[in-house]
Amino acid sequence: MAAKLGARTAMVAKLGNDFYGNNTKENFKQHEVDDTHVKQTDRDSSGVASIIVSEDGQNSIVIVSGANLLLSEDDVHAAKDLIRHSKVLVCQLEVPPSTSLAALRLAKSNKVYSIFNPAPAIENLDPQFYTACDMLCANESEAELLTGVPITDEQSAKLAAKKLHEKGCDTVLVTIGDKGSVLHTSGQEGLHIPADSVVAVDTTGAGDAFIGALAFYKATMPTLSLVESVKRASIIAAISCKSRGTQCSFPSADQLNPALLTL
Ligand SMILES: OC[C@H]1O[C@H](O)[C@H](O)[C@@H]1O
Repeated sequence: MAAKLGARTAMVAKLGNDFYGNNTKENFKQHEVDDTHVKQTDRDSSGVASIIVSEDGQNSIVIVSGANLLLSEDDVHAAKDLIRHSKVLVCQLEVPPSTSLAALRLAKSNKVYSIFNPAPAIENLDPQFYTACDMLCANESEAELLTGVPITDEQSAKLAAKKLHEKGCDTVLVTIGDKGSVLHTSGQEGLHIPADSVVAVDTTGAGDAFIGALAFYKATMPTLSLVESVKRASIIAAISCKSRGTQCSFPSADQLNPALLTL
């Protein structure tokens, strides 16, 4: 998503030496994503995700991690110059948590802004994640698993965001689908930011579109307020729900209202 909006983007990842791995590398090249640190291995097959979309556009995903679980702290260290010189680092949990934590720590020690998406959510997340990242962005089910708060509406999202903030996270965003998101930072506690309502055809990857767009704004328009960045990222994520597919439903810069891409 960040690359489609025009940010200089790189991935650190592990793929199998197979059809999916080759296609994924090719996809990165087509989108001008630096794949220097995307390595292929013979030790496992590429990770795949089988996705089912219901008639109302909601999705269920079965992840087979494969080579993702071979991405190691050594791989993070091999990419340390890339991470040190980045403006924003995005991490999640489809690789070993210790690998993501190592990357977040590296970012923190080099004053690189980091966004942590605890997806898929795991119970007993290492509490160091909360202080290692600058922003934690979780959807309803992820925030619920991490806090024990069932999230059904804006109020419960505010409570979960507060609890995540109390765990040590500087900035927390809890997304609540078409109801928007809740932002909790020291200056803005429990601020509800509404989202555009669209007829969803396929919500798959909407969270990825949202986080990729946030990373784009932070990296390329650092003076844009966080609230405005969230509003714009919500619009972009909503657009991605209007067509089928995941990355192919993400709008590129030339498909967006130019006002979304100017200060
Ligand atoms: O592509 C949709 C989802 O499947 C993948 O496994 C990622 O989790 C992503 O959010």
